[in-house]
Amino acid sequence: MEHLLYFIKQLHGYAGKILYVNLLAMMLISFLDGMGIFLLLPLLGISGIMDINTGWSSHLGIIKLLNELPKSVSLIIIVGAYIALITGQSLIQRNLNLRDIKIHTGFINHVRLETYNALLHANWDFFIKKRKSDLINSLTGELGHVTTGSYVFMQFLTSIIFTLIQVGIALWLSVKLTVFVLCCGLVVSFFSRTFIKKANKIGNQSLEIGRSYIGGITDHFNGIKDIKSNMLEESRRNWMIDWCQQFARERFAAAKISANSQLYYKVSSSLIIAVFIYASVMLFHTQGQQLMLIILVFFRLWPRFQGVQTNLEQIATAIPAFKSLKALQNECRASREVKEENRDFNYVKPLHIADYLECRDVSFRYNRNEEVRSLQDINLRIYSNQMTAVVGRSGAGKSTLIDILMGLLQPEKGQVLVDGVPLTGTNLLSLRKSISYVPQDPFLFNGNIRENLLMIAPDATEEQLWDALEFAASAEFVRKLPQGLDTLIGDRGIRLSGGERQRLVLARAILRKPSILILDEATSSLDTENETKIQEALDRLQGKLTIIVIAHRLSTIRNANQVIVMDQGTIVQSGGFNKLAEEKNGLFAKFLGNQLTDLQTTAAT
Ligand SMILES: Nc1ncnc2c1ncn2[C@@H]1O[C@H](COP(=O)(O)OP(=O)(O)OP(=O)(O)O)[C@@H](O)[C@H]1O
Repeated sequence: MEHLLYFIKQLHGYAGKILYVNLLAMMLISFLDGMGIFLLLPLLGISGIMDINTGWSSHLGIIKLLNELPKSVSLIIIVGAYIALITGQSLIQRNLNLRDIKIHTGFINHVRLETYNALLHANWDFFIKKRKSDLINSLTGELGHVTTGSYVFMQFLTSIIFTLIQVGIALWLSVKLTVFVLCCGLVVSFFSRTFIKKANKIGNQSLEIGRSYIGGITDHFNGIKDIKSNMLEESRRNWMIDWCQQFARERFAAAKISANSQLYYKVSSSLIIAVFIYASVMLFHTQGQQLMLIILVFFRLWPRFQGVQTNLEQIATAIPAFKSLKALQNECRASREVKEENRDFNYVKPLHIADYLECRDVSFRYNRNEEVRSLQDINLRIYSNQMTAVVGRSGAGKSTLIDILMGLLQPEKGQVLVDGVPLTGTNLLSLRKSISYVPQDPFLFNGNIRENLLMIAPDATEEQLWDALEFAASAEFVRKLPQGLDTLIGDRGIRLSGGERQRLVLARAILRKPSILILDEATSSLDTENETKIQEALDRLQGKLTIIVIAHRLSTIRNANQVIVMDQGTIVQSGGFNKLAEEKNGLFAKFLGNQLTDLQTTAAT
């Protein structure tokens, strides 16, 4: 019941009034269906199979009227009424089916959009804590279960209405017999609750199995190169075999529940029908025609009873998926980046930094249960229209610092300020709008180069596109491609080299005309020639926009106005390149020394 109420609430919340209109139409169809059965009475009388002039049916006005008419006329009336009934019923049914599909697809799309929207507005912290494959599974597998569940729910409503109307007709025919059968039905339903509980449990298991499948498959394709080059095929095959066994067990358990419940229903219904017929004839002395009609009604009704039971089990299986999606939506909402609902990102104005972006006493750790902080008491200023470089060993906290500066992560302690004003929900998006960020592992959407560029600046002209490509030292290779800007670059731009991808993403970043450009080792895959070109381009931008660069190759930050050296989550040195180079005992001089030695070794070999 709890499962059912949950579905009713969700569907009602979405469909509202339309649901009642459909329910009314269902009642009409069921009523017309019942009328069809009554037509059998005069038909049986006319054909001489049954005497309808005596007994119960002879009191019905319509039967009396038909009896008084000549046989040929009453037959035409009956057949005509039959055609009218079936046509009317079919027309309403057709419209109902179409409306049901509208409600069903509308409802599913509503859930899909609600979930996707919630995900779009969740903060970065939410995503780093979630497994990507679980989110994919929610939007595919779990949504699929919900789709099936809501479809079954519509069927369930139809079955219930049909059953109620048929019960009403049966009550009219014989109150005693109908009450007797209903009581039997209630007893059968009471004992079948256990199947619904088991189906719900299976729904939870199937959710877990679905998650592990998508997780494993995602890992597989993300790591396909490692799998091939390290010959990990066997271990992956074993994983898949394990999964298949789990899946088979779960499917078998689900099929067993369904088979057991059908067996239970069929056996108990045959018992009830046998007792019912015996009681009708021997105890209640029911008249032949009335008995026949009741039997007809109940033979049509029982499969519906059974259908209702099957529907309930299917709904119970779908409920865990539904709850999981709702929980995900709630989690996203709790991690919402900007609290105002319905805030239109298109109207967010970029922020102008007059003087500086600042970190004041900022500390941060990814896991609040761990002692170690990824950032510890960070104090720094990034001056407007200057170039700031951040250097440090791997794991020193450079990327975390950038994420804090972009407002992707919130400091555990301390503040990020823009011109002295703390970064909050209101100015956070404005700051983000003024930033172009080029990550270590640049991402390109599946499409052509033009689409990838226009995504960020839909109104950019052809000339602006080429200017951006020139800036990022990629115009030359794009020109050489078979379809130039219209060349498809495939899934994640896989057909391009790492360096080409980096350059395209840099061009895209520039096209946005940012006031802050952040490069997180964005030139790490480039050869010296292309790196120099980008270096020169960045030099030309100096003084025109704020540039923040994370770099391992120190030659690329020679012209930086400020270098920040990080180690174990803290800033250990900061200042101009030459000043730091002169601090012989500093970490920066050590890095420089190492890179010089590396260069000399390479040159010597
Ligand atoms: N999502 C995360 N969850 C938990 N810890 C993390 C996460 N990301 C980074 N860390 C930890 O935070 C610390 C700083 O990581 P960060 O990525 O900022 O270093 P980095 O200097 O950018 O390193 P690299 O140069 O290798 O990219 C590291 O100890 C790292 O293990």
